[in-house]
Amino acid sequence: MKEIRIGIIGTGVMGADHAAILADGVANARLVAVQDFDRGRAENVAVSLGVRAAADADALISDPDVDAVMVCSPDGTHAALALRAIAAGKPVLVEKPLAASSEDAEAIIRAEVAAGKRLVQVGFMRRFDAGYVEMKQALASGELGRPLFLHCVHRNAVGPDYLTSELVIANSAGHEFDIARYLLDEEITSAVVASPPATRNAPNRQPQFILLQTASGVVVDIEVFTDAQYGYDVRAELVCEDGTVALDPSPATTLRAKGHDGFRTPADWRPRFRQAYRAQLEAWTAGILTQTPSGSSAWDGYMAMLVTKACLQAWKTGNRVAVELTAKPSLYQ
Ligand SMILES: NC(=O)C1=CN([C@@H]2O[C@H](COP(=O)(O)OP(=O)(O)OC[C@H]3O[C@@H](n4cnc5c(N)ncnc54)[C@H](O)[C@@H]3O)[C@@H](O)[C@H]2O)C=CC1
Ligand SMILES: O=C1[C@@H](O)[C@H](O)[C@@H](O)[C@H](O)[C@H]1O
Repeated sequence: MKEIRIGIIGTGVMGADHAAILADGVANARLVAVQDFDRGRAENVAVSLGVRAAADADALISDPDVDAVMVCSPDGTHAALALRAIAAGKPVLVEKPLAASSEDAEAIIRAEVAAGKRLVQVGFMRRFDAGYVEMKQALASGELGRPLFLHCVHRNAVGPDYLTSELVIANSAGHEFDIARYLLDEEITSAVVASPPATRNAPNRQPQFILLQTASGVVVDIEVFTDAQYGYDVRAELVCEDGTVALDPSPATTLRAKGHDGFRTPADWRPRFRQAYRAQLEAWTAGILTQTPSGSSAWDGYMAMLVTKACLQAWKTGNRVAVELTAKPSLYQ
């Protein structure tokens, strides 16, 4: 089977991790080029992995030996780069969030609809995490009955430097907005936000507590605390009429040493979701080869942006805010 030759734009924490997973071997895929605003950073990755360092993003996107593009640069650069990939007719996996504003996300939807082809996938990799997939299967089996609550916890040990109180919602909580839509298979229609004061460990950003409700009335509560200190801890429990199903991310072993009894918490998202990042890459490239898109579409990314917009308004006003939903184009049916 033909392999997909991949170029990565942005070789920081996430881009370098995707590059390492590709270099480690992903079916149907091969990393061939990288590019970064910090040329030296890109060249270090290029030399270590034996791939090309492109002069700029346009050179990478237009390279005839690059079949598909990954955008792993900061949120504010995603929309312009996605639009350039769409204009070049190249499949593009855009790291979350799809864009830095719902208006920019709308421009991507318009461009992809005009192209008449699904080219964009958004990097909400939790849809490929074995635990979340099992949660969705358990709900689909019918044995649990109707869903009532989805409880979510999303804790980082220490958040990335660029995170603000707003980005705790717009950048971090977006994972839960997308996974709630994936698990419940329906739209989120309203948001309320409550925030405790910022902690002494991260005085410039508040932990956020978000209460969403879906079209059928399911209540989704999300604690996002990006400076929890002890480790990276993501939890989810779906509570239904006849039972519950929850993530159990504990590793194969528990550790007992020096007064410690339990398992080591992961340092960050990379070890915790390593299987999901790999599965996302395998599904993305297989989908390109077979013309069957996988994962979060640009429409899913746009819906997450609309939930983000409502949450930010709820955070600023203290009010319950309706999500401004809009009709889904046939391209995404
Ligand atoms: N799916 C997931 O779990 C994760 C997703 N992300 C997403 O990945 C993106 C990058 O995040 P990090 O890797 O943590 O940031 P980072 O700051 O570590 O890396 C960003 C890189 O992009 C480069 N860059 C900046 N502007 C650029 C431009 N115009 N063109 C090319 N390169 C440019 C920077 O020099 C830097 O090397 C963000 O959008 C973030 O939301 C980040 C971490 C986890
Ligand atoms: O997407 C990610 C980061 O961008 C974000 O900043 C973290 O809070 C998330 O846990 C991680 O998965």
